[in-house]
Amino acid sequence: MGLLVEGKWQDKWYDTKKSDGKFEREQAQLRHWVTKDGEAGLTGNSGFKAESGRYHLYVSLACPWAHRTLIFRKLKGLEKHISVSVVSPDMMENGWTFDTNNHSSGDHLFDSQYMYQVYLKNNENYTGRVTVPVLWDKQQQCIVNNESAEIIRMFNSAFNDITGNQKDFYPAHLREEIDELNAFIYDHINNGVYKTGFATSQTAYQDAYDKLFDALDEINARLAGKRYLMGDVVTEADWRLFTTLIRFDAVYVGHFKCNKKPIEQFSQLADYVRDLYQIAGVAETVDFYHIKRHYYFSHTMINPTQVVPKGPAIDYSTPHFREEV
Ligand SMILES: N[C@@H](CCC(=O)N[C@@H](CS)C(=O)NCC(=O)O)C(=O)O
Repeated sequence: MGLLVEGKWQDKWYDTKKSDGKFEREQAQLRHWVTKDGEAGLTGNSGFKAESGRYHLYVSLACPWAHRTLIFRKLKGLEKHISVSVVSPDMMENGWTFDTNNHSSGDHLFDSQYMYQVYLKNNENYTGRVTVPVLWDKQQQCIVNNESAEIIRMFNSAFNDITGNQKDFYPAHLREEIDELNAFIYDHINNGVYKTGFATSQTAYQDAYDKLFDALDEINARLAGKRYLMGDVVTEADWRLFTTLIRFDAVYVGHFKCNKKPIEQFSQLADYVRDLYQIAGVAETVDFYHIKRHYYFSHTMINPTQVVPKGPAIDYSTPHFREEV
């Protein structure tokens, strides 16, 4: 685990000393947008037109942020159009690797050994963390974007003319409400589990833990009256929440000490996570081997024995009864 500093790899864990034991996530830096016509998006340069076969996605199957992009690739019919490489679940001294003997697909574009080498192909002097997901442009030979929240927005609409898939997970009339809910869920739940698990002081841990469980209670109450977060239709907000919920009982309860109670004990969330899991195509994007192995094996400062727990034995394909909500 580490980062690039002016193009050189350094093996370093997150620095929480300067923030009283609090984990603070670095902003993603590479922020161009693929658009229908190649016009510039909200940030970055123009020149990234939606085209079949032009873009490549680098993901970890363990990572909740990368998982969002895989769900959108699947549900928006993009599998034929956007290729994928999967890193190994073990993220050790060299960061993410493409070790094909250890559950990686290999780097299908460059046959690189390490993910940081892909960042260096984009910029040989790069400084920053080497994260997934990454969307790569095979034509201009550069990284388009390394922020999952933006990659899913591109997948939601930029390729519609190519795929003919008009599903809209970010409908115009709900955008304001979705953005507001995303910010709350990101801060307290998606990133909240990391703030809880990576805290290195008791106060920072407890503060993140309380905010996390207050937020889960609030979302659980909201779902008592609505099938999905925005009502009858599944939106981006649901997928962003889902990738954290599906990892929660397997990893965050134990490894990140988010142990007030598991998702299985929330009156609405237990069924809600099944409802989303059972949408066609979604289960195929969930890989509990990668998920458990990554966290328990890679974070040796939290789990020095690297023993990966066997359980929990949860079946997400059991009936959910959410139709009646
Ligand atoms: N803002 C990014 C965050 C991505 C992220 O932090 N990914 C993690 C994996 S779960 C990672 O690659 N971490 C490596 C590191 O921080 O060094 C996004 O949502 O795309």
